[in-house]
Amino acid sequence: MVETRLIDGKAFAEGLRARIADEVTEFKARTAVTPGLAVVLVGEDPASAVYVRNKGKQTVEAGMASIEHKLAASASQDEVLALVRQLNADPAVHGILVQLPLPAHIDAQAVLATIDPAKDVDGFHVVNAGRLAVGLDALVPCTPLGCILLLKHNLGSLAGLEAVVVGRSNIVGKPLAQLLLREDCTVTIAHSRTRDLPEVCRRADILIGAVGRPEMIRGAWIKPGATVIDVGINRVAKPDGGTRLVGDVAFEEAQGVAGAITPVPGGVGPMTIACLLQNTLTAAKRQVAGGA
Ligand SMILES: Nc1nc(=O)c2c([nH]1)NC[C@@H]1CN(c3ccc(C(=O)N[C@@H](CCC(=O)O)C(=O)O)cc3)C=[N+]21
Repeated sequence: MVETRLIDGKAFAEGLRARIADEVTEFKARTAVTPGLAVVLVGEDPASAVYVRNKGKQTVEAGMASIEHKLAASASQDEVLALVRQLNADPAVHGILVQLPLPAHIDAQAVLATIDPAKDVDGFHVVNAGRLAVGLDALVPCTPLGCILLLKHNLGSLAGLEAVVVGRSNIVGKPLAQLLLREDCTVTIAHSRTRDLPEVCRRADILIGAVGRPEMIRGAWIKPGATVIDVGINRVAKPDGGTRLVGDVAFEEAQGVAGAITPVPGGVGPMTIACLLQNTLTAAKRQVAGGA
């Protein structure tokens, strides 16, 4: 049995946001420009609503401007594209985030492709994905960036470690694998078709759950002493009729096996928002003359 440490993402994110707020103060004094983050919400996805509420509040607390655009679920693709182009051209907007998922009648890739890569604070544009892949300066997706900050804070150097990422999405699994590679990890991306997933996971010094399936990764799949980062945020029914949030990792089973683990909530989620603020400041620095 090992003593499993809790990786407190909520506390780490609070500290990060305080450092960003200080930098924003300094940036505004130097440039007379307030970094602005525009969020586009189409329709009313419940998970996105939670996120937008927290994000707007934290953007303002960090001293930046939050610009929210809410479109009806019935909005056409042309309307969404026209709004993105308007935001691209607006000098008060340094970061643009279009909440995903979009309604099914809208081509999400076409919308992402229309965002100016310099304002793409989600890092979802193919130009930013490509720049990350070839090792150029890029705006990096917020959740993967948050995971790396937590890992480096807890482990120091990641060089030479075996990292297994369970999940191959464009927004988490693939960019996180790129970032782990950049830290000199040996990286495996596992997914629903991986043969003997438990055995692959047991190789991991760093195990990342990013599949979006509640508590799929079991305690017996974890190498003793491994560092476990749980990206999943799944709302599940409780026996008493309410709901609760659980991750992709069976948290109780991981106790006494993992060396350290992020909780859900209070782990990766708060880091995602802090990194969004970080990316917005980075984008503003690059766009404003004398900002860097
Ligand atoms: N273009 C785009 N970019 C995104 O980054 C994006 C998106 N679309 N669509 C929706 C998802 C979801 N997401 C969350 C971020 C933080 C928490 C978060 O801070 N969660 C808290 C708990 C929240 C609660 O209590 O419900 C935590 O984990 O501690 C949750 C969810 C970002 N998303």
